Amino acid sequence: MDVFRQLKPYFWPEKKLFFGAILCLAMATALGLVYPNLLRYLIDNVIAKKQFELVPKLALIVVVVVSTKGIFQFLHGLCGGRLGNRVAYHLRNALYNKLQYLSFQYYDQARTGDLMSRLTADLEAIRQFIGFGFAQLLNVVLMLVFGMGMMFSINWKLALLTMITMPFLAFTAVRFEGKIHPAFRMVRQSLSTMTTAVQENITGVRTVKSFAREPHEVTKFSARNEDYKAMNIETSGIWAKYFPIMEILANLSVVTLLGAGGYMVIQSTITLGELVACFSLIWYIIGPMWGLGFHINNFTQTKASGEKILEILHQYMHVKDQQDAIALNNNEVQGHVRFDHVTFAYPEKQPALYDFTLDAQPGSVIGLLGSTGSGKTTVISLLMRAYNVKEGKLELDGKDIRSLQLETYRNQIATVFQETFLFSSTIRNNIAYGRKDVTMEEIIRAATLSKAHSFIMELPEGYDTVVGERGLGLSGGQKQRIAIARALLKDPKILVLDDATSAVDMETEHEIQAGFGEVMKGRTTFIIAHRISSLKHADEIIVLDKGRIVQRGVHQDLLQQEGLYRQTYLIQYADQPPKSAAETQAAAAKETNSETLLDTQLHAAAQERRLAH
Ligand SMILES: Nc1ncnc2c1ncn2[C@@H]1O[C@H](COP(=O)(O)OP(=O)(O)OP(=O)(O)O)[C@@H](O)[C@H]1O
Repeated sequence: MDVFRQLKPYFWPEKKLFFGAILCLAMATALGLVYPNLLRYLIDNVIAKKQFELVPKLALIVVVVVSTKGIFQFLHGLCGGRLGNRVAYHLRNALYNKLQYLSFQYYDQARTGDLMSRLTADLEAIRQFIGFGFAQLLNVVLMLVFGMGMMFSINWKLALLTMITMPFLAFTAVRFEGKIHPAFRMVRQSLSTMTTAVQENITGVRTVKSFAREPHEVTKFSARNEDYKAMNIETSGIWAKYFPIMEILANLSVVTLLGAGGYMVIQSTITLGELVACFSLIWYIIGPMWGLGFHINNFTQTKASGEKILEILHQYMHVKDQQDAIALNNNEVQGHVRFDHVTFAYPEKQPALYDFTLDAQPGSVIGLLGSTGSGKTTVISLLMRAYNVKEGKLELDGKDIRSLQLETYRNQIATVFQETFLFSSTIRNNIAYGRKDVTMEEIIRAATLSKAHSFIMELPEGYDTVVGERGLGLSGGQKQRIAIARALLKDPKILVLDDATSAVDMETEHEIQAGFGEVMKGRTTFIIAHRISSLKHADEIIVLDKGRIVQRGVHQDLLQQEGLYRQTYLIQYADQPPKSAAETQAAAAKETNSETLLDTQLHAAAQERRLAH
């Protein structure tokens, strides 16, 4: 019941409907009790006493009772339907809301298929139970109480005899509940594992096909399907074992009633009408007992579903606003970012970043270079406050970012991720995603700067072209350019380019960077890149290796030093393994000579920034 107590905030606001549904069902049940009494009256007072003139009156009473019962059943359906759907609506909103604010740490481990099954199948189970199941369960109790009460009032001895098997029935039902609940939980878990497999397969269909791994996927799915089947068979095994026992026990009480009741009628201890009334009432007791299995099953399933939904709703939010969080004013933010001896480890892992220190002045450009897994993206994740910094400090304009309001803080940052995600909507909406009020001119300007405008105009419907799920139908470079336009349009104080130009050719990268030169003015920019060409104009380049800063400085200085930067440079520009500083200088000279006009412009902009600082 704890699950339902915790779900109370979602159904309690609809308590009028909740009680309305219960009351209407109780009324319909109570009216049902009129039949056995009518039967008794018909046999004992009308047929036995030959008062046939009472038949039309009795018939009229039946019509009135049936109609009133029908009205109450209709009202029960109406209230239950509304109640279930409203509760599901509140819960769906709460779940979606929670999912929006759950931290990156949660999503690092969450499985989409599992989340989807909680949002659909589990929510549906709750909708059904709160709307109808709960009232029906209560109704079972009412039927038992009313039915037994009436039987005892007719003849307590006969009632007592008939009830002999009922404790065994109740015992079996409780045992059944104890077995079926864990079994249902396993079924649900197995279903969500299977759903995850399907969802991952659909998302990764290109990878599957390119590796010709269809048979492997089929086998993988079959194993999960097998598991789901086994769980269901096990559950139905429990059902098959207990249900007949309950049925036999229930029918034994009918036999007892007819045997003992018949004897009593012969002995004239009770009238025939009373026996017929009891025979009719026993179904009032057996009916709910038979249905007990179904109701218990429904109840336990809903409990399991409720647990899964509550698990999301109670999920700890690792990153959230402090009580007195400071709201940032867009016009006052400078963009001064400071990492102060930050050491960070992902849960249950070795640190991904050791003693990271950086002072990025407003408007400066910081380049991050390093081999894969060296911690570059981690720096950006911490900057975005995807994870909380526990060792060391991260400040924006001198304020610890943990003291800032998350929404207003993240509003200062626009990130172009390594993997571009586009929503299945128009290109226009995708570019405008980060902003509420935006004009078409602004969208076109951002797209022009990111070199996306010309290819967008070549599409049949231009900016109104609907891109498929995750941008299907566009090339990697095209998607990246749209993502860059989206970031530029946000007009952020801090711009993060996480390998943002990796999917475009060198020429386009140069062009985009020239655009950046313009938009980077006045913004603190972090560039992660594997290509030296993307970083060389940065005010400070930080070279990371296994989470530690191994080199830092400007391009020219780093070229003079032995180390990872020069090695990377030589591999990229001289197309040969690193040899000596003299050779590096020669290669640098060669590169300088071949610098394009755009490079010269960017170089000048960097110099200007340095002088300004
Ligand atoms: N969400 C995460 N959960 C756990 N560990 C992670 C997570 N993200 C990164 N790591 C680990 O942290 C280390 C640094 O990863 P990070 O993504 O910062 O490297 P990177 O330099 O950006 O690499 P790449 O150039 O390949 O993107 C790696 O060992 C990686 O396995």
